[in-house]
Parts: sequence; structure tokens; C-alpha cells
Amino acid sequence: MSQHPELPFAAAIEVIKSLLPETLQKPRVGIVCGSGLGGIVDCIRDVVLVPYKMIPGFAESTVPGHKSSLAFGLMGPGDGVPVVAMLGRFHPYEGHHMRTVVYPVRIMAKLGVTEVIITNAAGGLNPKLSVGTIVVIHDHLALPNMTGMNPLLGPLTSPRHQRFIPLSDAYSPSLRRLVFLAAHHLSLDPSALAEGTYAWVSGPTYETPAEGRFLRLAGADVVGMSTVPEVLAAREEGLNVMALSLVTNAVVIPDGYRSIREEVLAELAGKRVELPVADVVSHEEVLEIGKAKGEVMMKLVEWVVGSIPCNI
Ligand SMILES: O=P(O)(O)O[C@@H]1C[C@H](O)[C@@H](CO)O1
Ligand SMILES: Nc1nc2[nH]cnc2c(=O)[nH]1
Repeated sequence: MSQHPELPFAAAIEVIKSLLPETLQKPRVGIVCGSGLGGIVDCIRDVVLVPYKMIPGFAESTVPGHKSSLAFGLMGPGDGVPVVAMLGRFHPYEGHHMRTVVYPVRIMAKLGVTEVIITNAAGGLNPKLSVGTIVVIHDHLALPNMTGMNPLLGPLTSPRHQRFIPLSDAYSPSLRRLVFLAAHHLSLDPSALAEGTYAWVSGPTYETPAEGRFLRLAGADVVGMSTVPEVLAAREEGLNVMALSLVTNAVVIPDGYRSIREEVLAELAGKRVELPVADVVSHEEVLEIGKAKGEVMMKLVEWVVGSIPCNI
């Protein structure tokens, strides 16, 4: 495996701190915004934006719905909790090296972040999940991790890191509890918030119906092209992780394939048939749902940030 040049951690931290007032230099919570979910910046007070192009080692996000800036500021009631939000993320399918994809999470840890909230837009595999539902991720299924594309492959980025990271408790039960409490306090309909397993695929192609069925049979509830690399790096850095998916589209057609054979035979026999047709998903649709339903996600995140106890 090829070595990746050392990332300039110290230079990045120095630049970031030089652009921030002292009160914002040590954020407690890091937030990673998924496709179309960068509106979270509206919940942050005293915002200071730090463009990625100013930070050594950062790439640019090339995906529509992702902005290339970190937002520092305060969130939640009272004095507020210092936070840093990544308004756009890096995906491996953009051509970024895996070390670059997870670099911002490592920078967050170095700035003092102890909890990270990772959001994404995802396709629904579980037919019980309707579009707009928010899923609290409690586990993941990462085929790339199991087939030689684990983001933590290669030399350790710090001698403090463990070589072997357990993932049985990757998604903090305490933070997950807080989201459900948040939903109650915000009087959300209980069906608006579910919990489930996220399948990570590399993208950039969306799933074929067979791939969707395969992932569903393997136990996944939603599928997306991000999050897991960030979760792994965050766990390696010792951060508590919470991850939320917004279901933007349905992947699996419950009744299976539209059978052209059945259709033709029925037509020849003079019968009318109405067979299921697969949804054709697009990134525009993903962004549209993010715009329409992202506010609930933002309110949940804001409530959780304001309620994280000192020692979780
Ligand atoms: O960054 P996220 O995971 O929210 O973005 C999703 C997955 C792909 O990048 C894109 C597909 O529409 O949205
Ligand atoms: N892989 C994948 N990622 C998504 N992100 C939003 N929707 C989808 C989807 O259907 N599949």
C-alpha cells in the first residue's frame, strides 16, 4: 500500500487558532454536515467561518450541497457550547485520499473536541422508513472495511493511537439516548425518529435493486457514501460519536423487480398489468429533501449539543 505524505496537523491548528477569538479556540462538540444539511450554521451564534482553502492539508468539497468552510461558534441555551461544524465533507469518491477524508475529524480532536455529531443523507433500505425520517445510527455495515478499503489501513497517524479499534460500541449509547429525549422535548411525532444500521458504500453510483436487496438482507436499514470513515477516525481519536441519517429516498422496491417478461405475456394475453417501477434517485432530489426536512435534524442537533452532560 502506498504511503501518504504526512498531513500538516501543527500548521493547520496554528492557522485555525490565529483566525479565532480565544472563546472559540477550544470547541467541545464537532458537527459534520451531510448533503444539504449545512443549514446547521443558522443554529450557531457568533459564527466565525474558516474556509478550507486557508487550512493546510484541507481539500475542497466538490459535491453540491457541501460548503468548503469550518464554522466555529456557540450553540444551545445560556452561554452556549463552543462548537465547530464542518459545512461540507470530503467523500472518497471525489478522489480524496482516505487520510484526507478523515483529516478534519482528527483536526477537531486536536482542537479539543470530545463529542462528534455526524450527519448524512441516506437511502432507505428498510421499507418501514419513509422519506424524511431521521435514523439514529446504532451500528454500521461497511463492505469496504471488510474488503481492504478500511480508512485506518496504513501507518498510525499518532503514536498515541491504538492499532486495533473495537467497534462494538462505536455509536455512544448516551448520545443516542439524548436524541430520543430531544425528540420528546421538541414534541416530534415518534415516527419521525427511528434507529438503525447504516451501510457504507463507496459510491458515486447509487445502488442497483439487487444491491439494495443484498444490503437489506445483510441487516442494513439505510445506505450512504460517507460517515463510516469519519466514525472510525473519531473512535481512533477517542471521541464519543453520534450519527444521524436523513432518509432522502427509498432504495428497495418492496415487490421486487418490474418483470418485462410478465408484462409482455400479460399484454399478449390482452391483460393490463401494473408492475412496480424502481424510483430513479438523483442528487437533486437528495438535496431537495435535505432542504425540506433538514430543519428537524438541526433542531435535534441543537438540543443534544445544549444537553450533553460534562462527563458523558
Ligand atoms: O455527504 P452525504 O453522505 O450526506 O451525501 C450523500 C451521499 C452522497 O455523497 C450523496 C448522494 O446523493 O449524498
Ligand atoms: N448510496 C446511497 N447514498 C445515498 N445518499 C442519499 N441517498 C442515497 C442512496 O440511495 N444510496
